[in-house]
Amino acid sequence: MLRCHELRKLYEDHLAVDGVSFSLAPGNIGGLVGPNGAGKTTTMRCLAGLIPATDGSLCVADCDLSHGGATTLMELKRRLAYVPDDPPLFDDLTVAQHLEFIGRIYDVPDHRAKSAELLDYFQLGDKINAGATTLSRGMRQKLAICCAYLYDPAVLLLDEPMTGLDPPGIRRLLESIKQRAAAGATIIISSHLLAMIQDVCTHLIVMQRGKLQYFGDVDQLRAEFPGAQSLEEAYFEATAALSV
Ligand SMILES: Nc1ncnc2c1ncn2[C@@H]1O[C@H](COP(=O)(O)OP(=O)(O)OP(=O)(O)O)[C@@H](O)[C@H]1O
Repeated sequence: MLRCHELRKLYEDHLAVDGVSFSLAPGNIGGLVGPNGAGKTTTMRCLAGLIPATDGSLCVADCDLSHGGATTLMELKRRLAYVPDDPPLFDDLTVAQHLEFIGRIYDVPDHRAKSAELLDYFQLGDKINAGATTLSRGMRQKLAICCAYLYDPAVLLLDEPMTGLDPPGIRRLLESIKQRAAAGATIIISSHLLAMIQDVCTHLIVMQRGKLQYFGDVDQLRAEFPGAQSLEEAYFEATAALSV
């Protein structure tokens, strides 16, 4: 379960997120969309416990971030994976060493076999001994996703996860997201590629200038905008109708 209630985030005097509330249950996949600078990454970083909220309450994977201290954040780290849009990898480690490291720190049973499966699924098997700095942009993204999947987090926050992926990579990623949600994970995908995520999202979270413009499940959105032929069209209608 993920609950974001009246989240506000101020960067000095700039209000990046202004009273955003939504909640997602296990199995839900929320598409977090909105124009550049809408506050999507800031929201994700607050949910991941990477930056403190200025106000509001956040409960992520049963961790209450409003009241918890370092122990809560440690627990959250075990249960959540946040994959930023430019994944930070360790320059000195190979692909295999990244997965070995994650497998060990998260104490993943049988992590080598699981890593091999993930690398095979994302067609990275032939890069197992390649150093991180020698990977292409899309390969770096795939490795970051493999690292996130390795410990089966209850909550996955994926910021622009399709960046750099080739079409088969995108298809596999979306398929894997659906499978993880079906197994009980709660997932947020932040993306500008609405047409690509529309078939996997169960909910849509639309932000604009720091505010929540729309939150609801995809069926509700389609019902509210019956003329829209796609989720993308419904999004444009929703933001046009709701923007000031
Ligand atoms: N560390 C920071 N310090 C000051 N302002 C920031 C910081 N990070 C983000 N902002 C500002 O907060 C606002 C929201 O930024 P954020 O990165 O959350 O938007 P976004 O919706 O993810 O945008 P994009 O789609 O371009 O990635 C923007 O106006 C941005 O300039």
